[in-house]
Amino acid sequence: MATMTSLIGLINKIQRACTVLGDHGGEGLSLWEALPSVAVVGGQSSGKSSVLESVVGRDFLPRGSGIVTRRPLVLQLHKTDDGQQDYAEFLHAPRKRFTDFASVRQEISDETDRITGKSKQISNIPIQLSIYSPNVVNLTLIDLPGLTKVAVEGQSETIVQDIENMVRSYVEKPNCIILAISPANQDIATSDAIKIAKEVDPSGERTFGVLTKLDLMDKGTNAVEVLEGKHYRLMHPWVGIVNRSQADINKNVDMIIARKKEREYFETSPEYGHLAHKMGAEYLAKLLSEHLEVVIRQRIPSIIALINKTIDELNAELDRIGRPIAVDSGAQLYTILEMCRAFDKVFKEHIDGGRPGGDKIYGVFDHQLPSALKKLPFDRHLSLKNVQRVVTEADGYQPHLIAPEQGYRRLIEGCLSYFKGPAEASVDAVHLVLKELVRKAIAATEELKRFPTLKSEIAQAANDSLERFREESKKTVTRLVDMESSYLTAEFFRKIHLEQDTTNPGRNSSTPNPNLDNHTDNHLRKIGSNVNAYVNMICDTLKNSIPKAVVYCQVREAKRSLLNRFYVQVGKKEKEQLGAVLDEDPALMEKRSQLAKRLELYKQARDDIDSVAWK
Ligand SMILES: Nc1nc2c(ncn2[C@@H]2O[C@H](COP(=O)(O)OP(=O)(O)OP(=O)(O)O)[C@@H](O)[C@H]2O)c(=O)[nH]1
Repeated sequence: MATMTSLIGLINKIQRACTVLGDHGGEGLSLWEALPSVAVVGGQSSGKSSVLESVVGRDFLPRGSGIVTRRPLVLQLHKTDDGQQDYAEFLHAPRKRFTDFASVRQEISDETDRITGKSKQISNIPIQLSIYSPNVVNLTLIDLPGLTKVAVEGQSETIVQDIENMVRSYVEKPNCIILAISPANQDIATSDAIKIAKEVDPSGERTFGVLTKLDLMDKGTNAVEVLEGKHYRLMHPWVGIVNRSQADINKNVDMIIARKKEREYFETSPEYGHLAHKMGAEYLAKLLSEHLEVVIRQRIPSIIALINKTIDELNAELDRIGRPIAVDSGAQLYTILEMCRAFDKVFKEHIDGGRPGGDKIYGVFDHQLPSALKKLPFDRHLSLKNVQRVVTEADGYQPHLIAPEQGYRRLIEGCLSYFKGPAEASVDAVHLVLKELVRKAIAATEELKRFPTLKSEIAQAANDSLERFREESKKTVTRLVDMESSYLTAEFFRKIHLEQDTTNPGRNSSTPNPNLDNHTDNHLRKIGSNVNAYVNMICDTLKNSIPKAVVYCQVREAKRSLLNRFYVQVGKKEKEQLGAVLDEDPALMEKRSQLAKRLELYKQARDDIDSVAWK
């Protein structure tokens, strides 16, 4: 018996957890729907409230005309030791003990209005009430709005259908035990309760038939045949009940006295005497309690399976959105650095391969730079006319004697200055590639998704670094070009000179004829082609050294020290500033705390089941 007592207590606990979680069934995997429950259904004025009050032994339900019950009332009865005072508690007002049951009635009615408004609409959000008393058995009942045929004044036309839908949503669940209340002074064939029960439980295996108002039957008629299951057959026995009449209620007849009167009614009744031990509200309560125990015991394995499955899902979801971060500054700093590392890893994968994009840098060196170099306008610069102009200008009043030394220098310098364009363009092109890789890496770092502020700060820091690397790289490639102008390779020209002498053995180099030769086209062409050859040699050198400078200054640095300055800045931050950097998306935080709360309650439910079920 001890375990049986705690089994219903267990389900009560899980039911409360469900209400806290906002789980009233309906959507997805619902624990609420997996829990066995007893739903009380009946037409208006069938005696539903009276039966519930009689089972509890207390007046506590709102009365009145029209549709009084407009939200499901989950009534959890807890048996306490004899001599203890009765009291009630609502889940929506925890820690408030109601010992006056008139105020319980008021609270139910106020709480109903709180959700449905005074509009008299109905709502499927349950009110959860626990009653502790020595006069109850452990049992949970759900009181539902009475089935009705007509809407009363002030209520919308759809309410009749709405109520039926709500009642059906409860009783159609296979775990629902249906307590179908029908008045005896009405033809059982027209009972609203039996009608809906028949529809959802045709075999009658989870329906308990209750017949009220036996005392109000016409003289000379009785309900023995119904009670014996001859009119409508159910797997469980019918229970007859005699509640307080309206006159009794008006006279405030005590519930305990009413129970006694009910017992006497059956014991002394000529018709029902033989059924007396199986009649009355107290018997009904015991019967339901025992049956509920059996059903709960059967359901426990599937409830545990559902809880475990849900716990796994919640854990997976929490992992996906990230666990909460600690609040001390050490842990915050650690989290920030972890995020930076995660980003850096993705970024490096983009550069080194594994992730796309790094190959574009090679594209700059292999394609863009050579084709830009090829397009440089050396032809124009070394045209006959220009060579003549530069050389003449360099000579001044004194034409050169053997070779135009100054003219050569100026022509070469003029050509070399063209290299700055492609060199800087390579720097900019690689910069753009790196910037794009930062953008991609930021987006691809899962861990950063939850921290929008940190995300943008890392992106900013990375881009600032790239900007600095770009400046450094530009200075370096400009230097490479300037270095070429600052010192020419003398050997190259010596070689040319020698080659020319050997190819023209007829001409004696020791006896040049400058006056004749100096300004001939041939002479100028020669100068132009010599300069061109020299510049081509430099071009080959730069084609190789510019990529080296760019990789050294930009790519290598990006891999080595992209976030170095950021680390220093973060290291200097105070706790509040760190917190601000880790400020999460509020929607995400809310979601996490919801998930964590759910997880906690589900784990608690599992612990509770473990401690009860396998005793
Ligand atoms: N004499 C007698 N009157 C009863 C019995 N059961 C209910 N009544 C009376 O019938 C009326 C309706 O009973 P309730 O218990 O309020 O019925 P209900 O189904 O809860 O009604 P609604 O909440 O309005 O749908 C009340 O005046 C009760 O006193 C009974 O067994 N015998």
